[in-house]
Amino acid sequence: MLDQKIPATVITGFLGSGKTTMIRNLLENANGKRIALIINEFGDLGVDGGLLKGCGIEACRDEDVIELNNGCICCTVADDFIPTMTKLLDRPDRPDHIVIETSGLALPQPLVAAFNWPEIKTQVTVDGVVTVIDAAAVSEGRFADDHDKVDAQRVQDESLDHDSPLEELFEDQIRAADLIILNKTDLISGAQLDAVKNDVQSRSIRALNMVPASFGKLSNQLLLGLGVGTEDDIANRKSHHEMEHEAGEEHDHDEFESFVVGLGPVAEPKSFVEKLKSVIADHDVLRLKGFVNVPGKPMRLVVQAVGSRIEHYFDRSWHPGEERQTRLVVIGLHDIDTAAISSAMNAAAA
Ligand SMILES: Nc1nc2c(ncn2[C@@H]2O[C@H](COP(=O)(O)OP(=O)(O)OP(=O)(O)O)[C@@H](O)[C@H]2O)c(=O)[nH]1
Repeated sequence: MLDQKIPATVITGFLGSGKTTMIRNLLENANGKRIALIINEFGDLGVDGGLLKGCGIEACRDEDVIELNNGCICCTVADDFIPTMTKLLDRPDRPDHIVIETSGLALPQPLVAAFNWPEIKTQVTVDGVVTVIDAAAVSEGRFADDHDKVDAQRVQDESLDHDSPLEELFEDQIRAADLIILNKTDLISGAQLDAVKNDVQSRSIRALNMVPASFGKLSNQLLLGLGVGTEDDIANRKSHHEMEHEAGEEHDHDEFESFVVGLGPVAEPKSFVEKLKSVIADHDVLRLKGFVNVPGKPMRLVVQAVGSRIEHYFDRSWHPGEERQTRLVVIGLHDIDTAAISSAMNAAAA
């Protein structure tokens, strides 16, 4: 007879909403529970894995952090996710819980559907889909269509899709959720939070289960104890794409572009970060993150930007033999000017 099914929590949420930060907190409070982590990022640079691996948290052994960087997990389910899961399940020391961080651009629905594949279904169940929302970004209207503009365009073009890719993805991630974390409440007022709650609820016909949080600080009992079995309820979580194409055509991420910029050493990190702010604003960069080599400093500098908000801090020493590189991943909409951004970033680093 098979052991009890291993619960798996799917953590989704738009770029920079705070998924990795929440997972770090969750691992710090694991209390002896063995948690395996599957991390998927959009873009070729494994920043989230790089931040969690070797983070010194006891519950986070390097072999339990698995990175899937061959594209967005929702598009590579069969080739990447299923083999990774079966390998994990074949290990003699199986984890107590599996946490899957999807890329900020993933549609969670195809991933949840993968839990109905026979080789997975008998061994694992989806404890729940947790969607992290950047409540400050929602409050600033960053996921709302500019309806006046869209209406004006619609007059010209009847076939225009009313939703922007950002808004559509945002809604798909909401519709897939068993629990919604309204994160970054430190940046907004109580009244703004109420408005965000109403906005989010208005995007789903199901009553949503929402909790506010700051830096994803919530109890593991809540996050890992939902007990939903979401794989049996996928019919109620359909994405825009599924509803539009019931036939189940492949979807893609053509609306978004990601590229890595390699730079030389950065002698003046403060001024570099200030200049990056202008690059982000001038070119509508959605997300920028990576590691920076500051000459003379034994530690590597992390740079994290979500829209116009940018953070930098030294996270750990460069390992002996590790190449001290400055590499940043940049993500924006498909028409983002990659050449202009690369050259502006080079100028900022000089
Ligand atoms: N002020 C504030 N900042 C936060 C909070 N949670 C996360 N951040 C910051 O937001 C940035 C993005 O956080 P991450 O945890 O990397 O977000 P993510 O969802 O994993 O990002 P992607 O994997 O790129 O989609 C970092 O600079 C975090 O320090 C929060 O509650 N409040």
